Amino acid sequence: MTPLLEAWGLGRRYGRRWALAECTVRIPAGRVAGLVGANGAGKSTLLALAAGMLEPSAGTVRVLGDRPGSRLGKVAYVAQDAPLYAGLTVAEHLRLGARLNPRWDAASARARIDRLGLDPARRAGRLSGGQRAQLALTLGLAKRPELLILDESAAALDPLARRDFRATLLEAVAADGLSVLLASHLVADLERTCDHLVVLADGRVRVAGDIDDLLARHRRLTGPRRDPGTLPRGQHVVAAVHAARQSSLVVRTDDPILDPAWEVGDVGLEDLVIAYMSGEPVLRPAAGRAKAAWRA
Ligand SMILES: Nc1ncnc2c1ncn2[C@@H]1O[C@H](COP(=O)(O)OP(=O)(O)OP(=O)(O)O)[C@@H](O)[C@H]1O
Repeated sequence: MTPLLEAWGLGRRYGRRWALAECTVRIPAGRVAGLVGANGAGKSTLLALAAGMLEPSAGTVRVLGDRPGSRLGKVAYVAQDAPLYAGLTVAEHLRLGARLNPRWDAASARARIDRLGLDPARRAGRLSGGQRAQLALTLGLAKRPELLILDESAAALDPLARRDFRATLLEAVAADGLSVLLASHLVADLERTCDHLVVLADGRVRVAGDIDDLLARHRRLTGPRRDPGTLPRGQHVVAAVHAARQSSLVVRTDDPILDPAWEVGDVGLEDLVIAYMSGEPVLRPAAGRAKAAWRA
């Protein structure tokens, strides 16, 4: 099956600074893929490249097997700032959507606007930030795309609205086989919504894969203080925190942990994300005793 997104050595530069570099990633179709990373990690840049809103400075990207931007009816992109026409009303946005999109689902768009209690006669410029996000998301879903690209679109929604939106999204995934690529800082939301994860740090992909598979391949090891360099081959240290007598490591491995000195625990999604986001070696002096964390 054609992947939702495939990139080879993809990069985007602003002046001399790379916002995204050497990005090689393959996300299978039918996934709800979450893109996570610190502010400035390159998430919006990758999404804008996938949507055809930016040209790469290096490498190649294919979306649903084609050049970004060449399958306009099949891909819907909701940018971070809920792109709407401030002077047009809610109803006018729906009419415009119907005129521009051959697969437009007018009935579900109207039903969603009713359910949200948005006044059809209200101009977009007079809606609250969350209401604007709701309208932009409704327009994106009503296009009935094959791929929906969302750039932190749910961030402005209140918790109830986020739950409602998640349910709508997952219904569309189940009913229409919609693929989704979304950026979010809300790990709890990602956990409930996504089945695939891409972690970016400093413009580079740190890890990518199906979430179940990633969680199955990572372990937290806690035990007497130890140099991560002494671990067996096949146990790749992602993050390490050392206290005076104790080490706590997140390791990636396909092998069982046989060393009885370690207490072995599962790694949750938040731990995994933080471990990969923590990036290059950091030395963190802590009160009273020396602590260090670094990535192998
Ligand atoms: N138009 C631009 N001109 C110059 N630099 C830019 C531009 N857009 C983004 N950048 C830089 O590229 C890097 C990646 O930005 P990007 O917006 O992709 O990050 P992000 O992960 O989406 O961040 P956030 O979580 O804050 O939205 C940042 O260092 C940012 O300052």
